[in-house]
Amino acid sequence: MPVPAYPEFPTNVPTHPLLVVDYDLIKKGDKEEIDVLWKAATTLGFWYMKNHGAEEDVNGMFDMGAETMELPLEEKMKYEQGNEGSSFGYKYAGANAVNADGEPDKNEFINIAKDDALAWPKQARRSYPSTVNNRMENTIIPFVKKSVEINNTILGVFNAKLGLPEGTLEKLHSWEEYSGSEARTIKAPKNLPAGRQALGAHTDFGSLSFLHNRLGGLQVLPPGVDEWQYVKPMPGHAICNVGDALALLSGGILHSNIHRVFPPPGAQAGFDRWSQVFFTRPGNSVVLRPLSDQSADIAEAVDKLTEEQRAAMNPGATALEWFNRRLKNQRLKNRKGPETWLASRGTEQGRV
Ligand SMILES: O=C(O)CCC(=O)C(=O)O
Ligand SMILES: [Fe+2]
Repeated sequence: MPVPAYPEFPTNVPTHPLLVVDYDLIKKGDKEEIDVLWKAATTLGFWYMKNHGAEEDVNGMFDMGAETMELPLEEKMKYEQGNEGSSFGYKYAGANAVNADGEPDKNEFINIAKDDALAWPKQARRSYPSTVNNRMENTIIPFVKKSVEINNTILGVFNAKLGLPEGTLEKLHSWEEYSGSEARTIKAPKNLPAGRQALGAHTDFGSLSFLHNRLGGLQVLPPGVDEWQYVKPMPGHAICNVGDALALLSGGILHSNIHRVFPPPGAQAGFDRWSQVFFTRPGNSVVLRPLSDQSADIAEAVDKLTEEQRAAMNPGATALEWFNRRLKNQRLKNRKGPETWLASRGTEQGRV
């Protein structure tokens, strides 16, 4: 896809600054850089990450996304994710609610399971459009492998910082067990009316998200703040964030923050908005609960919670059940009323 010369993010729009983490230094075990990552992950739960080495793979994924979204809707619908709580495949714009009123979203997704990329040329979870199959070897597998490696490195850092026995988080996010881990390419159409949400407010369902934006639109509602603020895309910097699964496993030490997508600000609104994400999620059978029995720090964090908070930390669900419930109740086809939206909520409960 020839990348258009996008207009600059406007200077008069308030943005939320994120800490910048240098992945190269993290990989080398640099203590100061690890402290920056830890600070980001335990406060806002979002950070910029540079020197990750995935830029070229991300551009390839955007090409794959453009080729896929150009297919006739009828062709894409053969691969639609459906209403049963599975995410893999195509999602048409308007399939999900963005709020309790049932306002439809504006994003198309193509979601490719990590398990399918790793099993290729065998099929593990589902089939995909030809535009995906054609780029599996040269584009998707390299992007998935690199993203898994990066997110696993970060999990290793968190594992040590949380005082967990070595390899604990790695085992809960194994290569072998099927999981909800997936690559997602997102397209929101240009010229959406200002104030129209492309993607509703949510916390991410899994453990870690590795996101690449070219245009603005992503907004966060920082803890203790009542105003949504844009996160400005920075060339060469991924936007990374903690999801619900890690928040629960860590007893709330790691923070999964609420975010949403609005139309890009200023002159950027006149362009289609593309995002590329890789979501690392725990193995399907992993029970989401604080790992207090394996870490004194997590046990201590849980001790400080109120009864209500502690109950919310123990939803009595596996990663697969948590994921299915949230997805299913976002789908407008499953909507009965505002209670369906409420049933789709995760650790962001109470904020919107
Ligand atoms: O498009 C974006 O910038 C964010 C997408 C997102 O939050 C998601 O897919 O979970
Ligand atoms: Fe998200």
